[in-house]
Amino acid sequence: MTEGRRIEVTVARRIVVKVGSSSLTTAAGKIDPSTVSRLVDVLAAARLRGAEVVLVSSGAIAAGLAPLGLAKRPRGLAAQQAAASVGQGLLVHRYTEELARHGVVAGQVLLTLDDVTRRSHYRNAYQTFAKLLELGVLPIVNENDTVATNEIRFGDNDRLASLVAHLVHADLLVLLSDVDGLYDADPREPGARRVTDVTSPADLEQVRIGSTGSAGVGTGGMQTKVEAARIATGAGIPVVLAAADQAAVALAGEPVGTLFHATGRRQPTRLLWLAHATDPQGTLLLDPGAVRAVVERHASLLAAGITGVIGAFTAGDPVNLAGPDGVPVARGLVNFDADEVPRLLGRSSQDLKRELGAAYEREVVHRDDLVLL
Ligand SMILES: Nc1ncnc2c1ncn2[C@@H]1O[C@H](COP(=O)(O)OP(=O)(O)O)[C@@H](O)[C@H]1O
Ligand SMILES: N[C@@H](CCC(=O)OP(=O)(O)O)C(=O)O
Repeated sequence: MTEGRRIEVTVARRIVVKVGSSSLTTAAGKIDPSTVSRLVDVLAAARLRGAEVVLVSSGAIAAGLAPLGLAKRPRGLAAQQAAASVGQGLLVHRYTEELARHGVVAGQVLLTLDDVTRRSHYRNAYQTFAKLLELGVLPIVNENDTVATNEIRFGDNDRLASLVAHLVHADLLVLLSDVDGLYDADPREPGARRVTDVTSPADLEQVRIGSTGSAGVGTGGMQTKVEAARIATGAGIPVVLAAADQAAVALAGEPVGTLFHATGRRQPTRLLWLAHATDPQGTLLLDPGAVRAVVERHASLLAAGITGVIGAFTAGDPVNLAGPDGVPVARGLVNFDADEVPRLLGRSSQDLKRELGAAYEREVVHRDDLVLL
């Protein structure tokens, strides 16, 4: 009976499902209650089979448009934040009511970039999810749009979903969209064919990605789904991309949509984010010995190996580490402000301690906060 089904899906015990704004919205630009209802039925069925489910739902901005009398997604950040503020409550209310029909309690989790990059926040977020799942709650996640600024926005919920999948140690990520999988060209082009399986980055070389198809409500488009799939599969989590109206069959393991097979192994979530999604605030130039230490021995970066500094970062910011040719080899969270670095250049930790005090003995980038590019 399970013949032909995807084993990655049927064995998954912890599943993150992401649904995009375009799938939740009617042609008139309102959240479609019947879509929410059908989706919740599918999630409840997965739970009945014994899976734990986390939902990442877009749609806060879309849900806020009609109450504010807006016809389409506003351009400005403040207006988007206002729409999200109005819409997020309505959206979660819809889910809460629908889940209650199945006797399931909903919990809202709003995340910002800091929640997965700063060590203390990350642990905090992990513990919250673990407790919610232990209590049998179905967490509904979105970006905290109302306080997010351009710098700290995840930018798209596809990537947020891939990081959440990693954070909660999910076995599977399901991306639900308005298109029934990845196509080898924009699906609106005649002759475009669905890609059923992606087993390595090479399978994506022939794929052409067009603009977003949804009428101004979604942000990500197919590009961010492919990127999210790359992040998740690279960290050992398979990804199914399918249409929202195929959610039931996709979650039953039927071979619909596109399956991105896992390619890599788990890494700490913060580092995953650091490599794939942060904007570096500056660059530290390394001498050849420091490049070898960081790249080959995965050592911390000490001041002695730094020859130059570019940018205006503050301690805790992400920065690139580049070789003498200026090509970035790694990215890390820096322990000093940019204006402190010049006087540290080329100096040994012992010298720095003697001349400037014990606080300056620390690594410029600690190996635990460093990821190779
Ligand atoms: N190669 C491709 N394969 C599939 N979809 C594509 C491709 N190129 C562009 N698209 C478009 O991307 C859209 C999905 O993005 P979007 O509407 O932003 O989704 P969501 O709101 O679910 O995040 C599809 O409707 C489709 O028209
Ligand atoms: N956080 C935003 C959604 C951003 C987003 O990524 O949207 P989408 O491309 O539809 O998944 C919202 O809830 O409106």
